[in-house]
Amino acid sequence: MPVQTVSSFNLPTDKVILTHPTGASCEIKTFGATVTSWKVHGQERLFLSRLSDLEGNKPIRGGIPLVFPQFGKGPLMPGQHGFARHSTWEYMGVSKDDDSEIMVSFELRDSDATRASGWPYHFKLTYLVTLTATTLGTHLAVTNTDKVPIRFTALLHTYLTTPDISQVRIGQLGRLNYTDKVQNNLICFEERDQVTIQGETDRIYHSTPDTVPVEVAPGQVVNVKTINFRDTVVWNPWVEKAQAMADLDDQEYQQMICVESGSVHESVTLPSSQTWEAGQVLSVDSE
Ligand SMILES: O=P(O)(O)OC[C@H]1O[C@@H](O)[C@H](O)[C@@H](O)[C@@H]1O
Repeated sequence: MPVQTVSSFNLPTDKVILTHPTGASCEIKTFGATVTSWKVHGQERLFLSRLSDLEGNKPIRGGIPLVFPQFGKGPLMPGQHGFARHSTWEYMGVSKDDDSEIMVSFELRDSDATRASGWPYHFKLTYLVTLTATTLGTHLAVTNTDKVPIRFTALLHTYLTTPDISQVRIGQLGRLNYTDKVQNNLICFEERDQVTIQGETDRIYHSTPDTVPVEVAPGQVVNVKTINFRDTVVWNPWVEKAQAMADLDDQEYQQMICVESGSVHESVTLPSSQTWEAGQVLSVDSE
């Protein structure tokens, strides 16, 4: 039984659990279609704060929240990171299930609540989550069901877990421009071949390569391969921001690094009746 659905008191499907014949697994909450766990070789690869609200009252602090239709604050709608991460998605069932991979899909359509959010358009989002022995794929399709073009930014806010933030090394971002949100959106140039984290970090690297390797501990790499997303956000709140966040324990910034595939530096404009697709595949080495 590789796909298990779990209900809660108010949701027929609260959570979907995929288990691969090799033992790899992942869990997805219908709240935000948020992947909250990905285990390979018996090891958890995603960070989930122990203080995260998992009852659907606020976005989940960890895993892979899905940001749509606005990354950050404005200008496309009010609030931070859009409504997709705190909307309850419909579980559409198993799309594929064989010895090599299991795929499930989720859907979110516009509703009174999304149209009242300040982004008034008609749309359909389809999110595919695919598990193999050593990979986790998350693929988003945005369909414009409105009569007018829609404009959005979108991002997979992936929290990877690390035993120690000082050991994290992120490759393939050298010699790229980035927007530094810590320096009032100053455009900077990355000189380093390997990005390490020594303080609050909140950067949008522009036009990043297809695969960004993240060494989360010596010799332990998670590759973030993107499909059609243009940018990569690197975020760690560090000491003071972590202390100010109610759903992150004061010391937990040391156990997480966000490497987020998205199209955020420039928005996407999608004509009526068209579909835009993008995704990522996280992978670890086979043992
Ligand atoms: O606290 P939130 O809304 O989940 O956002 C967390 C962070 O998400 C990152 O993607 C942003 O670049 C940061 O600016 C932001 O602080």
